[in-house]
Amino acid sequence: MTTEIRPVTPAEAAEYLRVLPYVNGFPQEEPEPSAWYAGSAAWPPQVPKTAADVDRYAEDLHADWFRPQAAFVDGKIAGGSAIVSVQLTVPGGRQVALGGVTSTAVLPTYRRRGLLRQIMSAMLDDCRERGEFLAGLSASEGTIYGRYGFSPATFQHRWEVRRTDAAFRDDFADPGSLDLVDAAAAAEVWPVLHEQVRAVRVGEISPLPGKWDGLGGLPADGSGLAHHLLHRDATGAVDGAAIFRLPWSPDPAQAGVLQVEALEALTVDAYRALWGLLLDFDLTKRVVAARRPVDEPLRWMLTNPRALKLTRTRDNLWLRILDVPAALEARTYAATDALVLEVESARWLLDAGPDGASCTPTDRAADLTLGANELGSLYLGGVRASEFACSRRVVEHTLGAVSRLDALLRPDRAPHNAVGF
Ligand SMILES: CC(=O)SCCNC(=O)CCNC(=O)[C@H](O)C(C)(C)COP(=O)(O)OP(=O)(O)OC[C@H]1O[C@@H](n2cnc3c(N)ncnc32)[C@H](O)[C@@H]1OP(=O)(O)O
Repeated sequence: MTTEIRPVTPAEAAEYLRVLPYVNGFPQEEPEPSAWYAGSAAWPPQVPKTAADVDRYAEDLHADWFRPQAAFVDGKIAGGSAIVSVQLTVPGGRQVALGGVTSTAVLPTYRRRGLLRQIMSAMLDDCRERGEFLAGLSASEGTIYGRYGFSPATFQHRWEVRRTDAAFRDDFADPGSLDLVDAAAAAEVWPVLHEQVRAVRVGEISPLPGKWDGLGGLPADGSGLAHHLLHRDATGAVDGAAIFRLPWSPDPAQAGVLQVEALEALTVDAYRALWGLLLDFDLTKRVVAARRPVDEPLRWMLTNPRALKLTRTRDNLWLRILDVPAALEARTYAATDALVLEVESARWLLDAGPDGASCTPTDRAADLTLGANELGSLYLGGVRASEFACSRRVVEHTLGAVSRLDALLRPDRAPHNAVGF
């Protein structure tokens, strides 16, 4: 039996697609929001359904943002995965290249023989060769990707608020205005808004080509039409938007639910105005919002902070640091300090401050020892070094070094990505 790991050619698209239906481990705790995730127009699709899908996939195999690798066993594809080229916003605002691992599957008849290990090794080598010092993914299962150095770096909340509990603390006079628009108008707004949001939101990802195509009028998958709400400032410029649904249900427990698929705002006024309307919507009993940031400001706008009930926390973006100095020099820091970090037996002097950092090899004694996984979780500031120290995963050699690393990495806001890949 021979095994070859190599990129997939466009002529092999149809065969490559045979493995994708087996990406069936993804937890679907959240219904896929039809509009935000662009419904059946979303690309690449989890499972291509039609001959046209196969043709389009074949076309994308020519595109340099889509880099599939497959394991060919005796000449036939037995498993595959792909890297998509996206950008990630890191602390300080730089948007850096991220190799996004997606659509990973090995045919059930070929599992646990090391095919994913070989595919992953080829994909991460490819990232390094292209100068991508970060790789990322969303994990179907928490047990798979730690062994390759990935670790959760951003998290998401699902929450709900009962309408009767949703009183705001302030009397808000909106200096702008709200507008319900059709999907075509929303499809013009979202790409621009998302670019503005991701310029300042650490952890946000650039959209894949075609990301917004599905906003153009697709009804939701049986769970209610997507409604598009915009907020404009006093000059008429759009500074916020939301997508929500009002699914009908024969089950009284599920009736009267307003589902928020997406909500982004550039200003506090826009944020307050959008939630103000959604939380007091006639004929609804409660609002459910998924894929929300873990530091949602809405809680602190309500008279009763308990009214916003968390119903789920999940990890979202997992990061793998492929080049420690390049990654640490790409971001800025919340304090000025110098620490020697030992990461996987290499020692680095991180001399960091609000304007950036240098990270150079050193023979000095380490202040802290940690692994690539821990660094992946710490990198955007979504997990603190002290949490890892308490779990014996970051070892402190110099008293106070854990607190000093936490001070350096402290984020202004929790890292968050509403857009995935
Ligand atoms: C980013 C994404 O695309 S997430 C989607 C991931 N895909 C899926 O969940 C689809 C269903 N699962 C599959 O297709 C396969 O099981 C895969 C792709 C997850 C793994 O492929 P395989 O070729 O079987 O993995 P491989 O044999 O290389 O395993 C490497 C190691 O990971 C372990 N491993 C692989 N899958 C799992 C799992 N689901 N749970 C726990 N451990 C696992 C193996 O035991 C092995 O461990 P070892 O190095 O200690 O021996």
